Amino acid sequence: MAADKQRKHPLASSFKFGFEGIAAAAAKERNVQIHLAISVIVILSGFIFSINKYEWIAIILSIGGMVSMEMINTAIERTVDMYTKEYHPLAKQAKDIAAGAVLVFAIASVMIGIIIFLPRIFAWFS
Ligand SMILES: Nc1ncnc2c1ncn2[C@@H]1O[C@H](COP(=O)(O)OP(=O)(O)OP(=O)(O)O)[C@@H](O)[C@H]1O
Repeated sequence: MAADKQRKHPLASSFKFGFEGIAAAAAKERNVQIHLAISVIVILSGFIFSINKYEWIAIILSIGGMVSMEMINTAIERTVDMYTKEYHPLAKQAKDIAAGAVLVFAIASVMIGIIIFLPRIFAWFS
């Protein structure tokens, strides 16, 4: 019971841990950095092409989901590496399935980007 109480952190600490996680991923994970750079380009494109509020909602969900997915993938990689450095088929499955989840979301995000931006890019050049 006392140990249970000790483990509970105030809400502010949970936010702090979350921000520390974001900072660590942004500082150390190349894939997260790539997604953040792409996000900046997509947001700038949103302003340049004056996308509407529903398109912004789709873009915000895509960016938030993509970066979150990459961070969860990183967390799974770290957990597996902490558990074993030896080859293990389950370690491979865990990492590959997590990477697959990122890929599924990335494909969906690219499709959303194409639906929103491709007609505008064509209109720009025609
Ligand atoms: N302990 C392990 N046992 C079996 N296969 C592993 C193990 N660690 C990594 N792998 C496999 O080796 C490949 C490379 O994994 P690695 O951990 O280097 O990450 P990655 O997929 O290159 O991602 P990132 O570039 O984000 O680090 C993947 O197919 C992964 O499943």
